[in-house]
Amino acid sequence: MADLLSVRNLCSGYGHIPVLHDVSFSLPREGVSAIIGPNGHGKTTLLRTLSGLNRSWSGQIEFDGAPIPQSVEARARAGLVHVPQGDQLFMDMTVMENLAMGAYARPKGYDLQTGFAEVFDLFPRLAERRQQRVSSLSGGERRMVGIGRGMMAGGKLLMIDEPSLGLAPIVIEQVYDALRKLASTGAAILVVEENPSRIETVAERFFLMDGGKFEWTGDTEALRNSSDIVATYLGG
Ligand SMILES: Nc1ncnc2c1ncn2[C@@H]1O[C@H](COP(=O)(O)OP(=O)(O)OP(=O)(O)O)[C@@H](O)[C@H]1O
Repeated sequence: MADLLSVRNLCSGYGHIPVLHDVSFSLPREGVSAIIGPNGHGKTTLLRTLSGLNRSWSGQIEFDGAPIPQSVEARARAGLVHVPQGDQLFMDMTVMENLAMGAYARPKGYDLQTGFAEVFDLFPRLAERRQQRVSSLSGGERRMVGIGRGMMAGGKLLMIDEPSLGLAPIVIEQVYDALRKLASTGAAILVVEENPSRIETVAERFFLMDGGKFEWTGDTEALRNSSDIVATYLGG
């Protein structure tokens, strides 16, 4: 089957400063892939360029067998869903209201209850807090709302920027367990994660970004056998 996402020679940056240099990769229609690598080397910029929040300078992106549409909204409607770093939730709104916002690109008549049920199945803790304002949730619960809001879009690829950011190790485990469970239903997920040891047992393919390029790509076994690569780029 054709790849879900195919990126060729993608370049992007800020102002006149280039960040991404000829990034090429592809993703299949299922499973968890991870972009790993040190901070400040372009992982977030890549996700933002894929979702259309940043303009691509050159290169091609194909999604679901067709050239990707231009606007952020059209990309979301095509099924490319971006869960940004830092959650970016509506703090004065409840859990359910935040989740409902994620379904904005769904066709008219979509029954929100179906989406809520999927999210609450994955994150039962959110079901208990469904009427609570997001401002009163813990950091881990907010992260769950952010991922749940992305799920509500019903996309074909869920791109999640650093789901572990700022969370305690035990909460990181809970979030990654949920992503594992979501992937087992056949979802395609692309995660940005600085620390490969956190994602090693969740993802099945890894792209190591350094200096705005992929310096190494491999599966879980290759990653485990590449301690030299990890030490060189990630310091341990
Ligand atoms: N809005 C912006 N304006 C100008 N430069 C930016 C902007 N956002 C990011 N950059 C620069 O682009 C480069 C790549 O940043 P990016 O956030 O993509 O890296 P990253 O690998 O995701 O790191 P982190 O995990 O810390 O976000 C960095 O040099 C950063 O300073």
